[in-house]
Amino acid sequence: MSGKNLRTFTVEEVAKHNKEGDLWITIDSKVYDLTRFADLHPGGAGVLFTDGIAGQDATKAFFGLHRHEVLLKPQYARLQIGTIEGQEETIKPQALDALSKVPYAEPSWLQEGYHSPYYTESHKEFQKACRKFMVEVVYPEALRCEENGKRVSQQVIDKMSENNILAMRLGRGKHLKGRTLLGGVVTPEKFDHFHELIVNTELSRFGTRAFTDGLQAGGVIGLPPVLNFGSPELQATVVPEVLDGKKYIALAITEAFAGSDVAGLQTTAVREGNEWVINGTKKWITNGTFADYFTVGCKTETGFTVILVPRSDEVSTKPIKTAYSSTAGTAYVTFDKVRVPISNTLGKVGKGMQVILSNFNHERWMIASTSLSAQRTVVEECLKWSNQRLVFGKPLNAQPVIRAKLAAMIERVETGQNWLENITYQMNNMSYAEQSDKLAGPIGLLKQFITKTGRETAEDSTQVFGGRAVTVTGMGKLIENFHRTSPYDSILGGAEDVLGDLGVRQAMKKIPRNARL
Ligand code: HEM
Repeated sequence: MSGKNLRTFTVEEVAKHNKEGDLWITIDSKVYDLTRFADLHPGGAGVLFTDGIAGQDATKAFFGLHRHEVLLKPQYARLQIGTIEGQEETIKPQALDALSKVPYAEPSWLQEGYHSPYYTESHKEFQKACRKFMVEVVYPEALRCEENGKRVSQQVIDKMSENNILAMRLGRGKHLKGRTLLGGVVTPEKFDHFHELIVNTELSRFGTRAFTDGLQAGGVIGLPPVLNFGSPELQATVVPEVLDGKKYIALAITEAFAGSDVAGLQTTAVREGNEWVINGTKKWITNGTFADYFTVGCKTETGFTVILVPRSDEVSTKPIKTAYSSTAGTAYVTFDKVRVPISNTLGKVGKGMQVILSNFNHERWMIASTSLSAQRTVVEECLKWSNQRLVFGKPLNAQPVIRAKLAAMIERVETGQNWLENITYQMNNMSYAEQSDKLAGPIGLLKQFITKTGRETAEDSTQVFGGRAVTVTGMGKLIENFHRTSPYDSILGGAEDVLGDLGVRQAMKKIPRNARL
């Protein structure tokens, strides 16, 4: 409460202001004058005049109904007129960039006194810088865009590009060369998949699922085929444009006709001289409404081919209204006799399946990491809520049924985390080709596990929060967002069941032919 002289009052003095036209209450030693606010109170005026509230210490009642952030908003913070003599504030708002002290709110390597074989001091320093950046630059934008449905502003993209956030989300490699990563906190040579995991984790903690996709997810999945399979000339123009946030790219594989069944796609590319002529439609294309380039899966004479298509008059994009915010830029894309040079082919003609399949591993690992981070936020929300919410005169977590749900949620997120870190460690120690061979199955299974458990946690947390979990604002807003959007993770990048099946089929292929019981 800056800029205002706060007075001190005794409990008895505050108690006298307990009626219409003269209403004070105390919350955690702070005295608020609600006289004029009462009629504007979103929860109604009546509740403020009840016994135990008007003129009284309403701390318990308040935190059973509101998030702490309500008191921090300037329009409400200015209702404070003083403090109670001899009392001190005990419920301190946590700095947004600080590590949470709530058990399981952070992965164990970030919790005091815990150890990890994977993370070094470099990762710790990187995590700190990354959280600060995300909280200061990305979080306010996330809240805005998730609500108004607009694409991420160029201003935020510019700041992200300055720090090479998108470049880091593509993993280690030549594209990082000469780039300053997050103000230089790690060098491109030292950057590894655990740093990348940290970036993914930090940008998906805010309960703003669509925004996570709007934040250049198209680049994370659409640019690697250019980087790994594009001609040197194509790479020289497209890669810097996208990494520097000047242009946007989207991966355009899925169609209304086929999704996980990549072989069933119907978009065609026919060769005419030195050009491809492309016809077809693509559906659910993330960032498609504002993409400048599309990495397109096409049927060609000799099989499946991936081609980079720049936006032109022959490419049209229409927003698709999905269950999450339009900030993700989900589009229906039509290619109508689009002509692009043959040199825009990514990989070999007819060998597109290899391009797409190797790209899928990284995409699925990325979704597993962002999805798990969102799941962990939900665990923290449930632990806090069940501790501060009073039911039948006791905290909600006094109910064994609630504790059983919390146990299940914690077990799921910790299992996912441990498996994810193991796979990340394998990625760190394998070449791209080895990863394609050895990790396609495990990553498929991991993603299936994390998204399936994510939806179980979405259900459990909805029961813990009750009506608030189906309310877009207020106490349960993060639960509502997770419950509504967790199916995305189980669909995007390959449907859950298909991925489970892929994992098992890969394992079946590798069973030694002479293995017998
Ligand atoms: C400084 C004091 C207070 C402020 C600034 C305040 C502000 C708000 C706001 C902004 C909301 C909308 C929901 C949200 O954003 O969370 C709300 C809802 C509500 N408030 Fe307050 N409030 C205050 C004190 C109280 C107290 C002492 C009670 C005690 C009974 C109360 C009861 C409610 C109820 C019942 C709701 C509706 C909650 C729901 O629908 O889940 N408020 N209040």
